[in-house]
Amino acid sequence: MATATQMANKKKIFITGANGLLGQKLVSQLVEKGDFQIFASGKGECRLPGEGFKYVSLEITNASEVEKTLAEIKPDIIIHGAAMTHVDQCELNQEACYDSNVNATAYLVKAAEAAKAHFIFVSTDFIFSGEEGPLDENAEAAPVNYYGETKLEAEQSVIASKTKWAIVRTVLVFGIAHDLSRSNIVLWVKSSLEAGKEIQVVDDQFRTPTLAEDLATGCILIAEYEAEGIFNISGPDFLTPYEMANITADYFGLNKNLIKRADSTTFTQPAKRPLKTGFVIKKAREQLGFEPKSFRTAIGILAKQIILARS
Ligand SMILES: NC(=O)C1=CN([C@@H]2O[C@H](COP(=O)(O)OP(=O)(O)OC[C@H]3O[C@@H](n4cnc5c(N)ncnc54)[C@H](OP(=O)(O)O)[C@@H]3O)[C@@H](O)[C@H]2O)C=CC1
Ligand SMILES: Cc1cn([C@H]2C[C@H](O)[C@@H](COP(=O)(O)OP(=O)(O)O[C@H]3O[C@@H](C)C(=O)[C@@H](O)[C@H]3O)O2)c(=O)[nH]c1=O
Repeated sequence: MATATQMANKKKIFITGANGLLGQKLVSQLVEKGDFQIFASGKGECRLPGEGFKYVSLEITNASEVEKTLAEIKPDIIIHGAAMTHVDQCELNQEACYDSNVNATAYLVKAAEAAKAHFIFVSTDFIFSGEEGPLDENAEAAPVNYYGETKLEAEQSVIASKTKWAIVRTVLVFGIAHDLSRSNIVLWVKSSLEAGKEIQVVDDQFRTPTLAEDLATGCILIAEYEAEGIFNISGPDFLTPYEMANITADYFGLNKNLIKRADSTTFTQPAKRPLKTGFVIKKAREQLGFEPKSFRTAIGILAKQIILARS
């Protein structure tokens, strides 16, 4: 255990969205590493297991609360992952989405400038049109849903900031964590098939699905390297949800006959999804040594965590 003096000499890292899927993985990896004083912030009560961090309840849409909290802590690094991430809810409740995804990011950027903090913003493939993929960091953004519009506008406020910044773009994050506000594709496929439920899964959308642990590792590499600019941090495999569902069913020995092939004309959601995204991760591999797990290996990691969580 670090002494008070040792702890006081460590850089302070402030995580938003700490109760969420990425947030929980970030905090657990940072605690494991022991290199930072960790401030984990979330909406309301702490839902994070374990210790080794200070939890800060913070409603990031409250400008004065953000300013006051960050002025007190004066972090050296902020990893901003908090967002309204339910894409269909964002389409249907655009005011709340704008507040959480755009206004809150602007408040945090301002606080980062005051603290002279390295601001690391987590963004998405949904800023792109889906006309083509996989995409590198220079691709032109053209969102096709409101969530994507808000994340692009948030990126622009980060890029215009006067503090050191990095943008981490990722894709279709999956994993298991405590008390999550939403599910993700692997858990949804697994639980549907285990319940004997037939599912319609699209085969004309393309993604590079990302294990939440790998996304957290990528964000931490950027913090450690004090890297600046835009980085694609995603899984290495370019797959359709239909392929992901079949790989998941194969791994867990579930009934693949329940997986019915669909496409975006037959399977529609309130918010349009970009058809072809997915990321080229060459820059992160070369500059950060980022090396994500294959989708199959990632599912194996998830399976072990599920067994551990049950024991
Ligand atoms: N999941 C994915 O497939 C992808 C995610 N991303 C991006 O990665 C980041 C992390 O995503 P992920 O971990 O999956 O998302 P989660 O929804 O699991 O976590 C987001 C967290 O942000 C918190 N939050 C939302 N609004 C506020 C607010 N107003 N004040 C305080 N906290 C708030 C949520 O709180 P609560 O839990 O209480 O609701 C939640 O814990 C997001 O920025 C997302 O846009 C990018 C590409 C893909
Ligand atoms: C629920 C469902 C999804 N799908 C497909 C559509 C989509 O391509 C994929 C995932 O669908 P979901 O609606 O669960 O996830 P979705 O909202 O598309 O996930 C997005 O989340 C936000 C936060 C992001 O930033 C994006 O990168 C992306 O990961 O699975 C089906 O084919 N059938 C279904 O019944």
